[in-house]
Amino acid sequence: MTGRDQPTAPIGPLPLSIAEYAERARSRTDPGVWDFIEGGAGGERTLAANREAFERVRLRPRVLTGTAEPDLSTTILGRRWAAPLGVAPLAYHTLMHPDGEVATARAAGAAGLPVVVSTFAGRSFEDIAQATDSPLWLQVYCFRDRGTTLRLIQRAERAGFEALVLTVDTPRLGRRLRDLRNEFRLPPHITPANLPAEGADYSSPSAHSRTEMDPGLDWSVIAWLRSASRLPVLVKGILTAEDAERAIAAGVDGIVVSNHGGRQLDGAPAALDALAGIATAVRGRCALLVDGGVRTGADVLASLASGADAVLLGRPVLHGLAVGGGDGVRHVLDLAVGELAEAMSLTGTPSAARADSALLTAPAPAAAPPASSPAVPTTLSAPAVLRRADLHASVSDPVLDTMNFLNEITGRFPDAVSFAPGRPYEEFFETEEVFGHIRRYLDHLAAGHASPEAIRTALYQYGPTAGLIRDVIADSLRVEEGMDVPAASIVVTVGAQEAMLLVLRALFAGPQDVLLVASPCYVGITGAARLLDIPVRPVEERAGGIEPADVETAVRAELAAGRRPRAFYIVPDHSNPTGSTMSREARQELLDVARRYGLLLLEDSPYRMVSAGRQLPTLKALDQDRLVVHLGSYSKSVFPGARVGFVVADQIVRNESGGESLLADELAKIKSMVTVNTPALSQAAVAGALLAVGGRLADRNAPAAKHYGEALRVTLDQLEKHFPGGGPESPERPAHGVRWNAPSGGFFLSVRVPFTADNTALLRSAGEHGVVWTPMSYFYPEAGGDREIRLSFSYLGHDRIEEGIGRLAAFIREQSPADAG
Ligand SMILES: Cc1cc2nc3c(=O)[nH]c(=O)nc-3n(C[C@H](O)[C@H](O)[C@H](O)COP(=O)(O)O)c2cc1C
Repeated sequence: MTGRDQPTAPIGPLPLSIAEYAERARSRTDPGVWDFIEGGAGGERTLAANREAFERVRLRPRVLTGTAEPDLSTTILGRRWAAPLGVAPLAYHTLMHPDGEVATARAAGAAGLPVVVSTFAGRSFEDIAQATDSPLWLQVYCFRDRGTTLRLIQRAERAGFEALVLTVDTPRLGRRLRDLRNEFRLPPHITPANLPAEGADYSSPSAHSRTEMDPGLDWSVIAWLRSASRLPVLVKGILTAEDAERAIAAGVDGIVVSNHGGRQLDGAPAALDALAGIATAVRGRCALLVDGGVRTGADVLASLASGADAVLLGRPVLHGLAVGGGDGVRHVLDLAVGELAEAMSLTGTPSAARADSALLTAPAPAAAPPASSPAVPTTLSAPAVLRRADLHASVSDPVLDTMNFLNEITGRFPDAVSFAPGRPYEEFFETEEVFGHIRRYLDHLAAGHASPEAIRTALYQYGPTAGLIRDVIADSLRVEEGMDVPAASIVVTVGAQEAMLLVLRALFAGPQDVLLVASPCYVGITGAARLLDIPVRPVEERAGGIEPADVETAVRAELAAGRRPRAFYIVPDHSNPTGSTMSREARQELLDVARRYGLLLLEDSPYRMVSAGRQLPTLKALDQDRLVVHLGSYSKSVFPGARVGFVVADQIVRNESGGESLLADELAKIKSMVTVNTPALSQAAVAGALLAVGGRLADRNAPAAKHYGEALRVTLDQLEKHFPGGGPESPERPAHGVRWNAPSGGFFLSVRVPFTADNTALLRSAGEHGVVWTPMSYFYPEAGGDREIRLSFSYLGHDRIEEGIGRLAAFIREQSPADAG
């Protein structure tokens, strides 16, 4: 023990503020230890800035607000905290009291508040966990030896810790002059209780950090953490909006805005000053916490008003420990919480969630960014140059580039045979036919007693947002799909892509909502989720397609991590990209899983009406409980130039006062701000095509379905000719190492090749062999599919397929290692 007095000696009259705790703690602590705790890096400018930023804040008192009992409680990562306040990770609480982190956790637990436990905790995770029921998170420093880090994480997980907080601002420890001057060494009995005792000298924190910590971490460490643990991951030490965007793009569950209490980069901004810009960038997409300089309840409120969901308290916790052990910590926390309640009441803030920037007076001049700040330009010089880093992160996401890249390659090599586009075969389109379709729809309106003026309006004016032709679509779904849904539950959209965007926007309310997708997966849905900052979790498809049990496992994992699996996206028939089809039993089981967990199913099935043979019922037709939102497209079954799709959303939406609407009504509201309405001419053309066949598209498309079936057969025959024994029915792995599946319909199949099929390989294939395909890795939301390609055969005539598979075979053989078998 390095405190001067008995740490739990009577503490006299209770300090009235956290500042008084600091004063008392100082008199009880060894000066070297005190400097270690209190000091910052360099000239301690950032350390001072943390406090100065709070000193500048002025809160706006509001009167007669009726706020008697403000609600301080806060939910973070699915767990309720009694107040938006937790304990920051601090090394070696045992420096201040032998009970160390155990005393801290007991005090925080009694106050209903969480603790972030440092990698360098002085007490074991198991003992700490025994002391509290409140959430414990592990602060992770990543060691050069990942095995050490992994074992630390696994130990914390076993002890019941609920999240990982990766500290990202310490590739090396800051130059702390006080420690250098004091030649600070930890007393011999102060050691990290959860790290290996042998082989490491922990006595000098800076020397230890230099030799043991990984100084070269990059963003890939997030994926590594995800692979190491199922716990949610936060990053601590973010100070710029750019890094916050990167963190979100890397899939973190939370961000701690922090300059490490001024202990790292001297000259970095105050945490509070950095917070507002980061909160604007984050826009609620993940949990946002802040630490650094928080010393009063008003500081907590100012942090919430600047966009934080919660704050972490650092040094004051150690002061409480030094003064009164666990009791001291409890009192420090009570002071902060009590002052917060008081500040909320005096500003008329009814709940922590309602704290916003209206609580703050305009920032004092010192807080304003300098005029030359590049991050917030006030004017743009001509020509305007925008930094990509300032744009929404989705524009830098490779998913949004996949289509462009394929189009570019197809354009660059016009003579290549392209197995890339999922387009319908053009020989079935008749230019004149489209006029007949429109005429037929107008006659249909007239037959329904629409006046010539009403028909003119329907065609020429803005139309109803939910669509003109909902009744025609509803009739078609009833006669053809056995899907008995009211026209009011349908919204006609600009392709199924718009339907995806509307549905995702409506259903996903906050960062806790997660979209599950079959993986590999159509990029339209993952791209739309990316635009809307919706986290996506893959459910791996097996050889026979999606297993409902795997969906259930994924749902449970998300629930356990405090997230809400909101919906599962699937193409059950002849899927894009693999061509797989779910069995009838699997459909039923998937509906059972959805019912058990309140999971919505987003069913997308554009290929069934252009596939030969009897189709299985859609999930929507089997759905008795309105669990399925059905996304429809006429791009394959009528023609893609119309860009007409639709969504069936018959789910009931109930508001607080008990009033009800359909999900379709809510989608129409969103659509009114996206495309206003789907073009009437396009709707008329599609409706005319439906009316021509009494709504039975399968009849209309029988010749096309036959053509696609034959194209599939030719593709499979050609593959077999060039790579005998590679089909799904051959049990042996053939020597050439090429395998493929044999879908029952649709536009696609998947081929496994014995080399990495990436963009470089694709360029070589297009340039040197004149054949284009799609790397399957495009369709994996996370890693996967590196040695697979997607072949689309729908757009090509049989002779082009033969030619193309011949070229593909030559390319594959050239690429394959000699020992491919
Ligand atoms: C003595 C001490 C030890 C710390 N140890 C750690 C640590 O192990 N891991 C970490 O991420 N941050 C550590 N920090 C930084 C804190 O988590 C936090 O960012 C900072 O203390 C907040 O500022 P405040 O002390 O002004 O409240 C430490 C800070 C201090 C003062």
